[in-house]
Amino acid sequence: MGLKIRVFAVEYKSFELQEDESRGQWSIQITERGMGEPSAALMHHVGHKFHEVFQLKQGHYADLPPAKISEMMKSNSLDNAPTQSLLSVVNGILEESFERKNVEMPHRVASLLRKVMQEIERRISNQAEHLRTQNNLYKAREERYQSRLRVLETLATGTSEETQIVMNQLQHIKTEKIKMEEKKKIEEQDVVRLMKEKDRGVFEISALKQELEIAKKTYEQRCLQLETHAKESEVKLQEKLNELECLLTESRKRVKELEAFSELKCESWSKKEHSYQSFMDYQFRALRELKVHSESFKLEILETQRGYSEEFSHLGSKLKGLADAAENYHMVLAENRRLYNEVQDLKGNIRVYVRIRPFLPGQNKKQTTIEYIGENGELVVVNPSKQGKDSHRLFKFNKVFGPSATQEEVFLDTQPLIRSVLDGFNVCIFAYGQTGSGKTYTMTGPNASSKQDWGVNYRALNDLFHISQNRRSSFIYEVGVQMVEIYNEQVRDLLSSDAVPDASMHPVKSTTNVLELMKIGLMNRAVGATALNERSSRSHSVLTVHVRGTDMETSAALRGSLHLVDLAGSERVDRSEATGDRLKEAQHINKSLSALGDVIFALAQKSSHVPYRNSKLTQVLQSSLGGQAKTLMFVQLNPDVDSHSETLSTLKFAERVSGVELGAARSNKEGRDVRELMEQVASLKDTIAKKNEEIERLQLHKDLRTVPPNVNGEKRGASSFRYRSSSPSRHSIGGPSQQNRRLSGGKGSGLIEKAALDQDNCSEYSDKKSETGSQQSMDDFRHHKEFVRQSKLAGGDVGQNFSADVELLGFGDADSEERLSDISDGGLSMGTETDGSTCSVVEFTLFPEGAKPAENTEK
Ligand SMILES: Nc1ncnc2c1ncn2[C@@H]1O[C@H](COP(=O)(O)OP(=O)(O)OP(=O)(O)O)[C@@H](O)[C@H]1O
Repeated sequence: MGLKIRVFAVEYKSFELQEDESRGQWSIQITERGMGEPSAALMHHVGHKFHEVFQLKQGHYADLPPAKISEMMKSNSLDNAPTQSLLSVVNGILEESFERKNVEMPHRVASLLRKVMQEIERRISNQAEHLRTQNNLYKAREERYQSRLRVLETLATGTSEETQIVMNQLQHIKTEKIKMEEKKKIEEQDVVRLMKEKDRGVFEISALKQELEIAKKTYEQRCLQLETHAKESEVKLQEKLNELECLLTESRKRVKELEAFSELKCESWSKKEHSYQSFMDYQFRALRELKVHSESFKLEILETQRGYSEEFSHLGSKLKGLADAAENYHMVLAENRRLYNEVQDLKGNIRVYVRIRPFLPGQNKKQTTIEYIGENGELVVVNPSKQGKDSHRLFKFNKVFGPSATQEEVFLDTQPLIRSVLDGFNVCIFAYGQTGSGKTYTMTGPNASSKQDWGVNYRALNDLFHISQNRRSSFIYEVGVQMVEIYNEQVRDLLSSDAVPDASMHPVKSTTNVLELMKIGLMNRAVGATALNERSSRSHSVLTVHVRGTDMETSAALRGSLHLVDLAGSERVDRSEATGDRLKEAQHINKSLSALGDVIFALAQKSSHVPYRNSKLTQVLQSSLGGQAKTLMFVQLNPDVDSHSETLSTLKFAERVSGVELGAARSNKEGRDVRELMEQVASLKDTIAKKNEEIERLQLHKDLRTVPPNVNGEKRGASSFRYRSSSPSRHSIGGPSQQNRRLSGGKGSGLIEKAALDQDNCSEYSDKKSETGSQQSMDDFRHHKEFVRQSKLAGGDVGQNFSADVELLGFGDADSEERLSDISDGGLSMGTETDGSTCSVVEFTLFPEGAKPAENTEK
C-alpha cells in the first residue's frame, strides 16, 4: 500500500510525496489543481513580504533595494515563507542570471539565493526525516493490525457462547443507545428550556440595560452638577487660598517682626539678668550682715522680754486691784441710779422717755436729725441746714430709746410705774409727739394679735392681771376699764357701741376681756387722712384703768388709777396744711395740748390755781396729773430731716416738762377709820348742800318778788343754776353708804370737809391754799352732781351706765363719782378757773409765730 502525503500547493500545482512500496522509495508528484484548493489556505499563512517577492517574477531581483533583501533574509521571514515562494525566488534569480548571461549577480542577491537554498535544503531534509518517522510508525501500526486480525480470526472461529456474549453485549449497547437517546431528548428539552430562559435573560438584560441607561443619564446629570459645584467650590477655594496666602504673607512679616522684637527683648533680659545677678550678690552679702545683726538683736530682745514679763506680772497684780475697784464702781453707779430714781420719786418729777422711731420704707435714711443717743438719757439733735456749733443741741432726759428699741424694752422701763397702781398710786402715761412719730405704736402697738408687738397698753393690763393673780392670797383686786376719745373738745365713749355720750366703766377679769374691749375702742376711734400722715389720728385717746384693792387681813382699801393716753399729733397748724374742718380739728388739738402744758407748769410752780378745766383732756387726766400721781411722758420723735423743727419744739417742751417737780406721789390707801370718816364727810356735804339749796330757793323767791322780769332774767337764772352751788342731790348715786352720810351730817362740817377735800383729787392745791379756791371747787363739785341729777330727772339714759358700773365696782364715793362724771359730762363749762395766773408755756412752744387759736383768748 502506498502512502501519499500532500506536502504543499502553490498556485495551480500541488507537491505530493509518494512512497513506492515495492521499491521502498519516495517520489515527488506535482499535480495540477483548480482554484480553491488548499494552496489558498497555505497562501494565507505565508508572509506577505515573500508574496510580494514572488510577484516580482517579471521584475528584476537585482533591482531590489538592499533593505528589502536584508529584511527578506531574516530567518523568520524565510521560515514563514512557503516553499513554493522560495523555489520561485530561486527560479527567478536563476532565470535573471541566465538572461543577463555574463553580468555578474549582485552579492546581496547571491546571499539571498544561498540563504533560500539553504532553507529549501533544510526543509527537504526535515521532510525526509519526518517521512522516515512516519514510515516507522506505519510499520508498527501494520504489525499491530496484523496481530489483531489474527486474534479476530481466532475469535471468529471461537464458540457460539462467545457469540452469544457478543450479542448480549450488542443488545446491551443498543439499550444503552436508547437510554442515551432518551437522555438526549431530555437534554434537548433542557436546551429548549435554557433557550427560553436565555430569551428571558435577554429580555431582562435589555430592561437592565434601559435602567442602566437611565441611571447613566442621571449619573451624568449628577456628574454635571457636581462638576459645576466643584468648579464653584474651586473658585471659592481659590479665593480663600488667595486670602490665606495674603495672611500667610502678613503672618510671615509679623513673625519676622516678632523675631526681631524678641531678639531685642532677649538682649535686654540678658542685660537685666546680669544686673539682677549682681544685685542679688549684693543682697546676699547684705543679708549675711543682717543675720549677724539680727542675732545680736534677738539677744537684746530676749533680754528686754524678760524685763517686760517681770513688769507685766507687776502690772497684773496692780490691774486686778483696779478691776476690783471698777466692779465696786459699777455697783456704786447702779446704787446711784437707784438713789437718783428714788430722789426723782420723792421729788415727784415727771419722767420723760424719748423714743425715736425708725425710718419708714421710702424715707431717706441717710439724713437724720439724731446725731447721738447716750446711755444716760442724752440726746444730740442736729440741724442739717445749719453749720457750726448752733446746728447741734444737747438734751437730757430720763431715758432715750433708739430706733431699734423693742416694745418689750420700752415696757420694762415703764413696768415699775405701772405696778405701783396696784399699791394705790395714780399713774398717768401719755405719748406726745408730732403726727406719725410713733405714739400709737408705743401705746397700742402695730398689731394686737402678735404679743411681741403689743404696746404699753396691752402689756400694762396684762401685767396688772398677772400681779393681782400673784397677790390673790392677800389682796382682792377689782379692775375696771374705760376708753374715751376726745375729739374737737367732745368726749366720746369708745366702748359703747350705741354711741351713748357718757363713758362707761367696764369691769374686766382677764387680759382677753381687755383685748376685746380695746379692739372695739380702736375701731370706734376717729381717724382720717392729712397731708402728713394717712393714719393720723386727730383725737386724743384715753384708756383708763381703775383698780380697787382690799387687804384681806386689815380690810384696808386702796384705789389706784392708770391713765394711758395717746395724744393727737402735736404739729403746728401751718405744717399740716389744714383748712376748714381740719383746721378746726388742729386748733382743738393745739388748745388741749396747751391746756395740758398749762396744768403741768401750774403744778410745777405750785400755783394756787391749776387750770384743769381749760380743756377736756386735762379734765379727764385730772386725777392722774395732781400732786399725788406719778407721771410719765413718752416723747416720740421722727428722725427725718424734714421734721427737724417739730422735733426741736417737741424736745424743748419735753425738757421743760422733765424739770417739773410735782412732789412725792401718795398712795390712796384708806384704813377703816378713814373710810368711815369719809362717809361721814360725804353725808355732811349732802346736808350742807340741801341747806344751800333751800337758801337758794328762798333767795330766788325773794328776787322774783322784788325784781321785775326782764329779757335777761331767764339767762341769769340759768347762769346761776350753772355757777352757783345749786343744790346737787346725791340720791341717785351712792347706794347704802348714802344713809350713813345723811345720819352723820351736822357737826364739825368745816373740819370734815377739809379732810374730804384732802382725799379729793380735784384742785388739791387750791383747796389747801385759799378758802375761795375751796369754795370754788365745792361749787364745781355740786354743779357736776346737779348735772347728773338733772339728766336723770329728765328721764334720759345719761349717766345710767355710769352709775350702774360705779355701783358694780363699788366706786360709789364722791371722788370716783366726780371723776367719772367729769369724763361723761358733755356739757361741762369751760373757764371756771378765772385767775389765769399761769402763763402757758406750751402756747409758746406750739405757736411760736403767735398764731394762737381763738379759744385760748378767753384765758
Ligand atoms: N418703733 C417703731 N418701730 C417700727 N415702726 C414704727 C415705730 N414707731 C412708729 N412706727 C411706724 O410709724 C408709723 C406711724 O406710727 P404711729 O401711727 O404710731 O404714729 P402716731 O404718732 O401715733 O401718728 P398719729 O399722730 O397720726 O396718731 C406707723 O406705720 C408705725 O408702724
